[in-house]
Amino acid sequence: MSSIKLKICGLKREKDVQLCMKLGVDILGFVTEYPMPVPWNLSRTEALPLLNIVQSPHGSCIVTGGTPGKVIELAANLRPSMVQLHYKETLEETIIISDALRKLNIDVIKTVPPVMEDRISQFGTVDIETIIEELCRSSVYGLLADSRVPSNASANGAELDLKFCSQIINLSSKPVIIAGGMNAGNVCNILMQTGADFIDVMTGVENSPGEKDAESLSRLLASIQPLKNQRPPHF
Ligand SMILES: O=C(O)c1ccccc1N[C@@H]1O[C@H](COP(=O)(O)O)[C@@H](O)[C@H]1O
Repeated sequence: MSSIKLKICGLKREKDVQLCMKLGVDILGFVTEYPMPVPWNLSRTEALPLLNIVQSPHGSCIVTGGTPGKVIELAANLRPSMVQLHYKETLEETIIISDALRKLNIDVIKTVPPVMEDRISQFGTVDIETIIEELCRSSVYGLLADSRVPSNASANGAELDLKFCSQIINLSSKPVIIAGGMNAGNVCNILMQTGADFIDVMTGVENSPGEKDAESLSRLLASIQPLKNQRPPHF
């Protein structure tokens, strides 16, 4: 493992979980009981055996959303290393969830909404600086800058907003993960332009939803390898 961290999301098959671990992916992501129909969604019964395969030094993450009660109960049952809140959770709800999950040693990642209306409804402001300040004061582990949002959750080709990512990276004292439309062909450029050191890729390494492609994944890892060696360890 090294200074640039890689999360691969939307895993649904045991063979892809094994492949990710073999190739050295840091965090393995499972969309679980997401509150909207998305092609990567797993029930908790489907997610549990896959989560159980993930072994240290690799971490696991469930991508979910909903009320604090629902998210805390789900995480307490599945015991991933991380929970990625990616629906409509407000700041208050995020704090309740991350405070509770901290006691279970589960880190929370909160998505910073790229859409203004979502920022207002979740944080009561459109101001990114205020949002980052609040999240950095809270017990969340890290922030996610993602172009995939609930309203385009099932779509392909959500393009990353480089300015938005860089802004969050520059303002945050906590780890920032960037996601959206990355693949072996564009990842190096994106890493260099944003200064990111934690990336999250889903559709860019798959043949169809939930079916990862070994060749694309290997090419992605090979593309980031030169940068992994250049960057100083960050966290
Ligand atoms: O995976 C989902 O179903 C999902 C639903 C709603 C919001 C985000 C979702 N996934 C996240 O999307 C990015 C990766 O996107 P890309 O396919 O690489 O462009 C990642 O953060 C997933 O966790």
